[in-house]
Order: sequence, then structure tokens, then C-alpha cells
Amino acid sequence: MTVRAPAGFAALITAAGRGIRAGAGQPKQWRDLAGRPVLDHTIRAFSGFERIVLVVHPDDMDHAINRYGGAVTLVAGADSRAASVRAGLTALEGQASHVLIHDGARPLVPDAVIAGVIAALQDGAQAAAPALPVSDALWRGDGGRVTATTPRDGLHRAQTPQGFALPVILAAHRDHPLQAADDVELALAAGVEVAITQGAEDNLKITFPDDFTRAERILRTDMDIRLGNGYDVHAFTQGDHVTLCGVRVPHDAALLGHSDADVGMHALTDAIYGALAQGDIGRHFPPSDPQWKGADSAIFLAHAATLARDKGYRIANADVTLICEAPKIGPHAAAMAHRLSQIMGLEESRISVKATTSERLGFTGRREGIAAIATAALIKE
Ligand SMILES: Nc1ccn([C@@H]2O[C@H](COP(=O)(O)OP(=O)(O)OP(=O)(O)O)[C@@H](O)[C@H]2O)c(=O)n1
Ligand SMILES: C[C@](O)(CO)[C@H](O)COP(=O)(O)O
Repeated sequence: MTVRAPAGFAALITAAGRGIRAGAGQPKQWRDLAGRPVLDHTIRAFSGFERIVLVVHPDDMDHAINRYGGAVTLVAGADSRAASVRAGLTALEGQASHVLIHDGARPLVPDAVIAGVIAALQDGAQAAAPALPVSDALWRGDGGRVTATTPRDGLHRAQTPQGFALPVILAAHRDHPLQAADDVELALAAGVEVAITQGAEDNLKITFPDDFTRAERILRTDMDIRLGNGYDVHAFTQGDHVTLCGVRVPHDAALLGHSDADVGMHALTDAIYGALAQGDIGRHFPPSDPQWKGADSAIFLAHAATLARDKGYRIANADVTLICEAPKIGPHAAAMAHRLSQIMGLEESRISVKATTSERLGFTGRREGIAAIATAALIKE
């Protein structure tokens, strides 16, 4: 679940850095974390905000437009974090009452951390930011030796999102154009009192190469992975084509069914319902209901995919196997995957459609009908 932000609250996500310390060429916010770019995770955490401003490096703008255009307001960043934030705040001026400024490089921010900042602002704070008290002893070191100890009383490790009344942080940025490490530093320079809210260990900032391993580990622990399978059969009847995975395939017979008898799409729909423990197509679209007579099975698959999303899952992949002697599926398999991808809103590279004969054995072998089996994997992070 994501935090539903109150009206007037905007999120500003900074992602214009180059991630030099994380190494490995591509900037860290675009690198893969558990199958998706780091930034996908970060943006998803703020998807309950009515407005998200995403600040990206000018070199990444085209890529960002392709991936996030429409869902977020894109702004070109600058050569320091503070300047990137300023660019984002300027785009938000007059458009929100409050803003939560968050590092794109903190993809695992827990809902409770975001909710804590919002609550403090709603309670009247002009500025509020999460932090964790320092729990280890602190040393100063030089040349591999401890040169002094430092008292840790009152010291905190600062995190994001750092939340502000928008006019307050805009004024702080304009009046104190420092190369500050964060926005709290600027707020303090402007004399604004900042409330400390509860941070979280999981809210790490990906900074060094090993942080990817740590983030993957945290995600794996939190993940809810579900698998579902589906199986369906339709008998042949007189006709000149069949509809399989949404594609019309010429054939010397048709498939018999209450809807369009798309056996492949039915198996896949049942696989998704199965993963969600939500019964099968018959439960959601009873065959006794005349409105589904001759229906396009895309309606059923779209319903299952939406239900998965509404319950907080994303479909990680889907695999459909059609079992028949004829028609030949190979020439149509790519078009079928394409159609399924359109209906489910899932990349084609995550969908497989394949076929097998049953070596002339059984009802499919005798060409009495077509069977289909499907598997779907759903993930909630
Ligand atoms: N000019 C910059 C620099 C940083 N950031 C963003 O601010 C956040 C925190 O910065 P940091 O972890 O220091 O990221 P980088 O600057 O990318 O890392 P490095 O210093 O290792 O290059 C990141 O989400 C980063 O993309 C930004 O928007 N604009
Ligand atoms: C904003 C921040 O993430 C708070 O901890 C931090 O200041 C960014 O630090 P960096 O010096 O850019 O790594």
C-alpha cells in the first residue's frame, strides 16, 4: 500500500546526480533493483501524491519522458543537489501547499516514514524530516588510526523525505543559495524550526556499490511473491477461425463457448485470479449471465490484471501454453504476446506464448478441441 497524501501535498524527487560513488557506469537511479530501475521503486512510494515533480539530469530527459512522462512533472536538474531541488521547487511554486523532498536514490522509503513527515506538517510544523539517532560510538581517524572520540549525544543520521510548507522552503532556497547537503540545512540557515520524525534503517540511500546488495536483500524480505496457474479447454465446432490470446487465427473449425472461447486468455485470466486466491473467471463473470455471451475475453483478462494492481501486486511475468495439433501457433505467437501485453499493461518481454501438440493422444490429439495452461507470477513489494 502507498500513503495517500492530503490535498495540496506534492512530492519532489531528486534524480539528477551522476552516482559517481556507486560506480558501474550508469547513474545509480537508472540501474536495476529487483527487476526494475531504482527510480521506479522511489516513484511508486509516492504514487499516492496528487503531484510528483521528478528532477532528472538533462542527458536523461528523453529517457525519463519515455518512462514516466504523463505520470510526473519532469524538470531538468543542475550540477548540485541543492540547485536541482531549487529547479524542482520553482516548477511547483503556487501549485501546492506543502512539499516532501526525497532522494531518488532512497527507493525503499517505508510508508510509515512518509506518513510521519506528513503528520508533523499537518500538526502545524513548517518543516519536518526523518532521522535515526546515532547508535555507534563516533571516532575521528587519520591514517588508519583513531585520533579522537566524539560525543554522540543528540546526533542523528538525516534521511529524506524532508517536508516543508512550500513557501517556507522556496524562500529558504532563494535567500540562502548554499551548496547545502540537504534542505534541512537550508531551512536552518533561514531560521526555520525543523521537527525530527521517525526514520528507518530500510530507508538507505544507495551510495556505494554494496548498497545495491543490501537494498536487494531488504526487498526480498519484504516481497510477497505469488504464483497462480490456470487450465482451460474448449471443444471445436463448425467455423472458419479461432480466437487465441486475442488473435484471430484462420482454421477449419471454431471453438465452442459462452464467450469468444479464447482458451489461452481464459487460462491466463484464471492464473492471475489463482495467484490472488480470487476464484476463477466463472466467479467473476458467471456463464449463466447473458451479458457475457460472445464477450471479448479481453474484458476478463483486463479485470484480473486490474484486480491484481488494486491489491498492490504487479504482474512479473506470464507464460501461456496452447495444446493442439492445429492450427499452427508459432507464426502467431508474437502477435498473441503483443495483444496480451496491451490488455495487461505488461511489457512484451515478460509474456511468453508457446504451443505443443499432444502427439495425437487424447482429445487434443484427436483434434476435438484446444487446451491451454498458464502460469502468472505476481509480486507485491
Ligand atoms: N546535481 C545533483 C546531485 C544529486 N542529485 C540527487 O540527490 C540525491 C542524493 O544525492 P547523492 O546520493 O549524492 O547522488 P549522486 O550525486 O548521484 O551521487 P555521487 O555523489 O556518488 O555522484 C540523488 O537522488 C541524486 O540523484 C540531484 O538531483 N542533482
Ligand atoms: C539529503 C541526504 O540524503 C540526507 O541524508 C544527504 O544529505 C545527501 O547526501 P550526499 O552527500 O549527497 O550523499
